[in-house]
Amino acid sequence: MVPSLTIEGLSVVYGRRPVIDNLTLPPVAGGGVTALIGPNAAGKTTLLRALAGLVPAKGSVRLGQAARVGPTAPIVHPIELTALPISQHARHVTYMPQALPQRVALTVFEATLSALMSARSEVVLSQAQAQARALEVLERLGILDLSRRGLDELSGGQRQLASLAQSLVREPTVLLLDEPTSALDIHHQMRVMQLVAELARERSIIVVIVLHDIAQAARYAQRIVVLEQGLIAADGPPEQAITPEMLARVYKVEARVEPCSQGFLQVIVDRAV
Ligand SMILES: Nc1ncnc2c1ncn2[C@@H]1O[C@H](COP(=O)(O)OP(=O)(O)OP(=O)(O)O)[C@@H](O)[C@H]1O
Repeated sequence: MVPSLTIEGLSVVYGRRPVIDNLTLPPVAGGGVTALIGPNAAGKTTLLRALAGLVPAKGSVRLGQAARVGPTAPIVHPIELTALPISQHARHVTYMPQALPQRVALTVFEATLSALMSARSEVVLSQAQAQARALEVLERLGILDLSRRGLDELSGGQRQLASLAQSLVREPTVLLLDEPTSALDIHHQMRVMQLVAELARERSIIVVIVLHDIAQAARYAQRIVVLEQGLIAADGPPEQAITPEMLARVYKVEARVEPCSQGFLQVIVDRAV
């Protein structure tokens, strides 16, 4: 069985303006990465925040178990996430916001450990097990050398990595990441994306990640959802969703989509139209 997230008729309104408009998405299965892409102000962050229970939304977000991956697989034991109070919601869903975390007086290790302890309130982990788990995440992210540094003395990229460690260590059923590589150099972008994909696979986590880098999305995600003005403009595997037609229609650019020598899709933008 794999966890499965289904969204039906989801709407978010700010004032009188609908930002997410009656959005329905076939089940998102655990074990893979789904990239949410789209132009500025399309509603990507709002959708993640609605899935995290952080903005009022109408409609249904159900988390269940599926016997197999696929849009027609029956979902069993569904929980209606929109009906849960935020404290219970947070047991299933972890959201990493776009903004870098506040500069607080904790070390990177203490902040990671405290994120783990707050997530695992129902699971009994010994102090030694929790510490080992926190160190493992820091090591896999390549920031073990920062573990004793204060969060208030880190660079922007280092703070983003520390924030990622706090999200990843919780091993939620659903992990929502909002532009988690925006402050990172190319090495750390690749490292983070590889680790997120590995953890999704190893622990059957449902990962939904907002990215602006379309080539990065195509490389690491099995499924691409393109959002445009609160509606789904495309949804499918990278080679189906990322096409010159979609890029012209949604992003207003003239672009070519070509596989590189290693087979990953590349987007070559010729001009804005
Ligand atoms: N708290 C808010 N109150 C009112 N309007 C909001 C609020 N947050 C976002 N919006 C509006 O909702 C729309 C979608 O914003 P959102 O941040 O979800 O877009 P996005 O796709 O994540 O954009 P970007 O790629 O620029 O980060 C925008 O028009 C934005 O101005």
